[in-house]
Amino acid sequence: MKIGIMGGTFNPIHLGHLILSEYIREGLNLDKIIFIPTGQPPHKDNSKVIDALHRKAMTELSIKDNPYFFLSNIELERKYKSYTIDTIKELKEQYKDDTLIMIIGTDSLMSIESWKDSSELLKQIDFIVADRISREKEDTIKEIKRLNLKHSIEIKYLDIPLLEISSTEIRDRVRKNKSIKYLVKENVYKYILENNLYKENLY
Ligand SMILES: Nc1ncnc2c1ncn2[C@@H]1O[C@H](COP(=O)(O)OP(=O)(O)OP(=O)(O)O)[C@@H](O)[C@H]1O
Ligand SMILES: O=C(O)c1ccc[n+]([C@@H]2O[C@H](COP(=O)([O-])O)[C@@H](O)[C@H]2O)c1
Repeated sequence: MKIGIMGGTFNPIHLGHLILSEYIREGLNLDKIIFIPTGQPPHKDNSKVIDALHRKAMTELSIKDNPYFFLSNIELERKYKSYTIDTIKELKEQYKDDTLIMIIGTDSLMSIESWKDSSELLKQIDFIVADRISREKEDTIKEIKRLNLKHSIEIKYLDIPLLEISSTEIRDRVRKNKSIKYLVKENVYKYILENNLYKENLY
């Protein structure tokens, strides 16, 4: 099987994540995609990220109507920071006979060399990159070429329709009492309102 791995803080998960994942699933003919909410995001101030239980619940609500989408608790259950290299090593043990492909946006690509054991990680698993409007396409292609050459790897790139939604924008809009309808799935929209998420300036 070909399995996509979609990791993220998902604070909250939004349509950008879902559309990106669905295009990549189709474009690469993946058998499934495993969504992995980070427990303790390595590069974000953990005290500023909403409780993992809420992020997990919103991820579940977002993917439940897609038979190709699954959720893994692998990082949520870990007591230390969610380093991707640890996750990939565990998953490769679990899915010995399958091909794993890590899905990332361009912002993640640009910082990937600062990730834990990045040289090893880049060799351990294939990567597919999706663009974000905030980045110039040429910069993305240039960075992919540089990383490919430096690490003797082949990072894939998929040109997908750009949907510049970010979790940051969603949290800002909630705090300003602006609408987030259509930026997240309807059930997540309700979940955020019902649980009064992101009202405080903490997240
Ligand atoms: N609209 C989008 N288009 C393409 N990739 C995206 C988009 N939003 C997020 N991603 C990618 O999804 C992964 C997880 O993203 P994350 O959960 O940090 O969301 P985010 O919207 O970037 O959050 P924040 O605004 O809080 O930083 C990252 O690799 C990121 O690059
Ligand atoms: O392993 C690392 O050092 C590392 C550093 C930063 C981010 N990541 C992973 O990259 C994915 C997207 O991260 P983020 O912070 O944009 O939500 C998510 O799966 C993180 O665990 C991983």
